[in-house]
Amino acid sequence: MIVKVNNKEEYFKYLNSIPVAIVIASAKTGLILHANPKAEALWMRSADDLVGKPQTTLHSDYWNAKGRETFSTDIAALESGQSITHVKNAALRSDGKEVPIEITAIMVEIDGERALVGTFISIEAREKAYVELHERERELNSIFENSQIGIMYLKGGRYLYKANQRLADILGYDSPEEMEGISMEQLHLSHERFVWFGEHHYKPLSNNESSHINYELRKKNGERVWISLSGKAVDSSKPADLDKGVIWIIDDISDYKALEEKLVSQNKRLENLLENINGISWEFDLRENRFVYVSQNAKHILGYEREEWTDLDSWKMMLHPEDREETAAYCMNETQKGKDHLMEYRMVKKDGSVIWVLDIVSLGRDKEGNPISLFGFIIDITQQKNDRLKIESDHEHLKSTLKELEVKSALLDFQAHHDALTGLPNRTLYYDRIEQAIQKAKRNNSKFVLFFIDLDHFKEVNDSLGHDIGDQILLESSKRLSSELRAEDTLARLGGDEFTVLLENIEKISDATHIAQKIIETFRKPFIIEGRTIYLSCSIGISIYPDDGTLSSDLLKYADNAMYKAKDEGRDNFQFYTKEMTELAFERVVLESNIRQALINDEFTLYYQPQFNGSTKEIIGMEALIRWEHPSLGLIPPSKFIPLAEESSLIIEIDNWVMKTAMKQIKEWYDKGLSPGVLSLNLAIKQLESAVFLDTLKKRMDESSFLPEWLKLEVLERDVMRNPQDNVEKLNLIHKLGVELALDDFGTGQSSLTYLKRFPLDELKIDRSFIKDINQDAEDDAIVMAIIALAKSMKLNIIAEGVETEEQLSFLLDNGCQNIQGYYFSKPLNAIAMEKLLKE
Ligand SMILES: Nc1nc2c(ncn2[C@@H]2O[C@H](COP(=O)(O)O[C@H]3[C@@H](O)[C@H](n4cnc5c(=O)[nH]c(N)nc54)O[C@@H]3COP(=O)(O)O)[C@@H](O)[C@H]2O)c(=O)[nH]1
Repeated sequence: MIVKVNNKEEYFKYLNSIPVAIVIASAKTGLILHANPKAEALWMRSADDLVGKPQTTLHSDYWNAKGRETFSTDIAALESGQSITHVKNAALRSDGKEVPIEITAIMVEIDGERALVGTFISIEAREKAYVELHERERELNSIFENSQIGIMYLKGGRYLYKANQRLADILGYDSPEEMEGISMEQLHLSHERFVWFGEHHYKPLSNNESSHINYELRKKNGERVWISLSGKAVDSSKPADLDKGVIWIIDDISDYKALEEKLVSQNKRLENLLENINGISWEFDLRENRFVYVSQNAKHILGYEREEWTDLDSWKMMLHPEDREETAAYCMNETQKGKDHLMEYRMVKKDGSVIWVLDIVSLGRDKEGNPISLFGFIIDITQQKNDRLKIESDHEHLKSTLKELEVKSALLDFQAHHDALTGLPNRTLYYDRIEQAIQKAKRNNSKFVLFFIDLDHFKEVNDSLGHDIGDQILLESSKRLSSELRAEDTLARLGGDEFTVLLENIEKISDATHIAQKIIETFRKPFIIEGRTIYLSCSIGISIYPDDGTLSSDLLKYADNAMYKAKDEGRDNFQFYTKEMTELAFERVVLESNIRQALINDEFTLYYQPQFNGSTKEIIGMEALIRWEHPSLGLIPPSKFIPLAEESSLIIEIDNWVMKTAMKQIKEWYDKGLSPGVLSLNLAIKQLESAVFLDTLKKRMDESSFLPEWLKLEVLERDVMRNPQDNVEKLNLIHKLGVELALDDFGTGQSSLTYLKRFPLDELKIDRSFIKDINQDAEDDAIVMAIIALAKSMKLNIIAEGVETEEQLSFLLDNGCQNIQGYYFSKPLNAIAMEKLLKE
């Protein structure tokens, strides 16, 4: 039945008070006749705006098209007085947004005209809630399906109502669906366990509490699987109706269980190990300040019961008092720094004995990394410690020995390369420096200069004033030389009075000349040693690299040759090396080797110069004088080779030969009944200084049965006066044999009258140089007369040598010198000539 409304205004007014959106449209035209305030709000349009507009303006084209699909049926129903309810549609608002609505419509007749009265209820919130609900359900399903935790939903007792994929995987089923409907008993290992589980874990869920258990279930294939189970009743009332459902959350903990078992067995093994190995393992809880574990062998190793390990102090009391505070402080300090650490300290055992231990400490930490406990392992290292202490002490000893050796070796090295007296580089080091200088000069294409310096007459000074003074002169010499040289120059002492200098970085040769000159000058200053004033000079030979040579040995040899040249030139000067010097030096070397050869080849012969009584003209003796009958050079006089022989020990060999030969000859002449008189032999100073000379002399005399009174030894005045103290003693020993002694070349050697008096002399031999100018040089005349007077006053015989003229003879005889040697009477004769003379 269609409702009829007679008062349109009243009706519209009434509709305006209804709190639901109502729109009235003409059934005939479809134009809107009225819209109440709720309709205005729904469409966000004023009633004025809506009225007169077609009702299709209320919806979008989509919904109008949808409406048209059911239009004829809907209209027919409405025409027949039925209502249309719960029709879903959407209100198209003025802002273009569509709001879901539910429409209820009836047909009314207003003032005779039929109209459709539509009630519009917004279902936006409901729709939204529905969508959200649907979405949540979908999400839950997705979580359920995809969860990595197995979920089982039991319902209607202990039957599986729903399961997820993960559960099927854990229990070995193909799909969750395969599990649906199975009894839980099927999953338990046995019926008994199923019952037990029901009692202890299923039924208690009715208290509405959760249940958690790690439990073993059986898989579909019969294998066992460890799972963790958490259950909760679905019904939240108390007691809960379990038939409504129970949810079990299940996780596969097989791996964890396997690990747990492994850990348990490992722990067991570790515990066994800790208890059985030879050390004490311990654990200390830092928060509670107490030992929570100490292995049993603490008792065996230290004697303390497990119970005695209580807090930190209990441990400290077990430490040696000297180590106690320091060790504990170190341990705490390292712990605070969060560092594992090692400690070595001494522990006092229960029986009072002390052992050294190594304590290996590591830190246990909480989740934040803060140290909460200490784990330690104490090992007895007494033996090792003692061994180490011994090794350390041995090592220290070794180190000091090595140090000593190093010092000694450095000292030896220094000694090997330096001269002991002056501390200057020696020959070895000097050669080394020259080699370096050569390399440098080669690289830089530069020159350097060598000096060979020899002190003039040093030997005489050394012999006469003694070695101590000689040493001081050498020291002073090295100082003077150093002061004239630059720091980069090398001054060396090769031995004796020989010094060498290496001058590098010489810009011009005149610089070397300048330095040589300065050295010469510095030596001219007197040496004041022990209150004595000694005058010396030096001779310098100079060679230049590479002008004179490129080998160190050559350069030194050439400087040496040049030094000889400086000596030959009167000493106290310097000479640069020239090639000719090498030739001279070569000659000297050749001569020396030839002398040796001559001794072997018996090339020497003796001449005898007779000595006469100038008044009676009788032979009173003869001087043996050596000659060298060189196979190719003929007769060589002694002046050519004796000085060289005197520089070496060759003179001893020569004079021994002379002594032997002359004694044999004189003895032969005596044996022949001839009167050769006294044999004069020249005694070289080297011979006199020789320790074996006295024995050699006696031996020679014994060999040839030569009587001491037949022999006179001539020593040079200048030689004996160099070291008179020593020589006095030696001459005394010779004299005691009954051998006469003559002072040769007297007048030239600056004799000290004191020593002259002390020497056991028999004769003075006036030097030929004074005889030569007798009657021509008044001074010489005076000297000769003074010598004769001196000899007489000292009750010594006197003999003059080099007497060549009648005048010289007369002068000597007139002045009391009877004994004469000289060409006036006879030149030196060979043995045959002498024998002939003796026979005459
Ligand atoms: N250690 C040794 N020295 C020796 C030996 N033989 C000789 N000499 C020493 O050699 C120097 C030179 O000797 P020599 O050439 O034999 O000359 C001697 C005489 O020949 C020479 N003499 C003698 N009388 C005269 C003379 O009237 N005029 C003159 N011009 N010369 C003369 O004097 C030399 C002897 O001198 P001296 O020995 O000082 O008496 C010489 O120093 C020898 O000593 C030897 O075997 N061993």
